[in-house]
Formats: sequence, structure tokens, C-alpha cells
Amino acid sequence: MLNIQKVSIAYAKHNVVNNICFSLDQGQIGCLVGPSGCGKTTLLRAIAGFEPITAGSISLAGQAVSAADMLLAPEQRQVGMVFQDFALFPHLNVADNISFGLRHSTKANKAAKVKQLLQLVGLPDLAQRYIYQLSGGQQQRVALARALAPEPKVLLLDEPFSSLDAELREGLAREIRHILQQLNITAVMVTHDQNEAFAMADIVGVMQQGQLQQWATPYELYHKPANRFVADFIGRGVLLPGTMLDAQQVQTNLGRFVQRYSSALQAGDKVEILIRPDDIVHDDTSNVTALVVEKAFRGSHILYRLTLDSGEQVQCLALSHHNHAIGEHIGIRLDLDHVVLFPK
Ligand SMILES: Nc1ncnc2c1ncn2[C@@H]1O[C@H](COP(=O)(O)OP(=O)(O)OP(=O)(O)O)[C@@H](O)[C@H]1O
Repeated sequence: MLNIQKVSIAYAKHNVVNNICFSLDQGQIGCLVGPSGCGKTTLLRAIAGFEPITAGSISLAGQAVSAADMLLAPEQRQVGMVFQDFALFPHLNVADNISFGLRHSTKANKAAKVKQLLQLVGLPDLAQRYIYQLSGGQQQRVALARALAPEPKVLLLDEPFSSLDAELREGLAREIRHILQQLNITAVMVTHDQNEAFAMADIVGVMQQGQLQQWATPYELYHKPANRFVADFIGRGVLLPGTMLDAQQVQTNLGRFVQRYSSALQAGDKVEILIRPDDIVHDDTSNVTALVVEKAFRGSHILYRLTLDSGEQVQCLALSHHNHAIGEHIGIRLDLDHVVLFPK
């Protein structure tokens, strides 16, 4: 449905998006994540047709819409957009905002569409309200309904939750995912919040300095990061030193582990092993201990920062009834499901 082939984009001859490739099937939801300035918004704007590309091609439903020498206008692409600041019209009520893009429909068709969309976004009784009479979360649902009204081929969402409270964001992301799935619509969202991306996406692209570092499911990104950047950006990983005992086994200060995939590593090679907070299990019976140097209460869990005897620091996510003070030594064990190694 959406095909991005070797796309580069430059401002004043300086490339800010570099040779990016990915594609989405009908109904798939993709998210682009990455640090500020990595080029996510620029790429999204190029898909919408607001930004020309300098190399490669973009096609929508089999139709080429952008190439180095071609740019189909945004209004001819059948792309819907949802923005960070909602961009709703304050002088119009909810119904008029939603039907704004339906200029060529009859009054009856507009009314039916507004009713159907308000039902879909969970606001069936708010058609006559003005925008200032709505909460931030309600405004974002109206913005979504307005973008969906003309039945776009692809929906683009640019940091749609960033002006909402943190507690609202993940829930709304899940809810909007459910709505998009019901409509079987293809969507691309840009965010710098990985939890939002995980709640929303089938597939996530991690960008750094204009390059796509990995395009994979949330599970793969977390458990099989393609490189150090992805490992570090996704999920509070730390890298501990280790030494290969053979092509599969690695010796670390926290024990010996086996990686399941084949690699070119050999006995004696120095490596780094990725450790996530949920890989470190608090275990009173373990003979390996670590010093609690920091703790953050997270309701059901406590996130501990620990210093190992070897001096390295790791994080440990423990159930919150295991309440220990800073300065205490606690027993830990490493419970690694996927061993991720990077050659040093
Ligand atoms: N109109 C422009 N003219 C020149 N440079 C620009 C323009 N818009 C963006 N840039 C630059 O292009 C790079 C990518 O910007 P972009 O907005 O795509 O990043 P982003 O990943 O979306 O960042 P953020 O998360 O902060 O929004 C940045 O270095 C930015 O300064």
C-alpha cells in the first residue's frame, strides 16, 4: 500500500533523510521513532506531499506520488493527517470540523458520516460542542475523525499525543490502534516515545541522523536490536563486557550464557552483552549480589539501579514488595531469554 524506496531528502543540499526503504501493507500501522532532529517529521511530510524528495520514490496504492523529478500535490494523494496540535477550527463545532473535508458530499451524507465517525471515536453525543469545550483527549479524537472522514488511503500522524498528559497517551494510542484496525487503514505515526510506538504499531522504524537503523516488530526491536544504537534507544539496556568461550557461549561477571543464533564469533573474542532491567531478577538465594544505588517506585514494580562487584551498573525491575533501601546489597541472577552480543 505504501512503498518508500531509497528515499533521500535534503535541505539546502544537506541530506536530512538518507536512502530510506520500507513498505506497509494495507491495514498495517508503522511508527517512526528516533531522537529529535533525526528526520522523522521530514519523511512524514514527504509522504504527505509537503516536502519534495531528492532521490528514490514514494508510491501509494501502486501509484508513484514522489520521485526526484516528480511531486504529486498533497490534495491529490488521498492522505489524511493528524497533527500534534490537533489543528481543529475553533469557530466550528465538532460536526462541522469533521465534515470540513467533505465539501462535495450532500448534507445527508455528511451527517451520516459525522454520526458514524463520532460513534467510532467514542464521542457520539458531542457533535454540537465547540472545540474549546472539549478535553485534549477528546480534541484528538475529533482530529482523528476529521482526518478519516474523506476515507484517505493512508493516515499520517505527527506526534499526535505529545500535548496530552503522560497517563492518557498510551491508553489513547491503544484505542486509536483499535479504531484504525477496525477500518483496516494503513497508517504511519511519528513519535519520540517508544511506549507510544509499541502501543500503536505493528512495525517500528528506528531512525538516527537521517538513516533507518532497523525496521521491525516491537518484539524484534526489543529482543533482537540490529546494532548498539537501537539497543540503547529501545528499553534502557546496558552493555556489559564478556568473553566468548566458543562461537555460542559467552562468559560474563554475571555468569555464562548461550546465544542461539550462529555468529562469526570465536573463543577469546571480547564482546558486549545487552542487559535489560527485566533480565535481572532479584533473588535472595543467589550468591551474586549487587549494591542498590538508586530506586524508583513504579507501582507494581521498583526499578533499581545496582552496582555490581566489578563496578559496572545495571538496572533491575523487581516486584514492588521486594522493597530494599539504597546502600543495601541484594541477591540477583541474570535470566536472559535472548542473548544479544555486539563484538567489541
Ligand atoms: N525547513 C527546513 N529547512 C532546513 N532544515 C530543516 C527544515 N526542517 C527541518 N530541518 C532540519 O532537518 C533535520 C530533521 O528535522 P525533522 O523535523 O525531520 O526531525 P525530527 O526527527 O522530526 O525531530 P523532532 O522529533 O525534534 O521533531 C533537522 O536537523 C532539522 O533542523
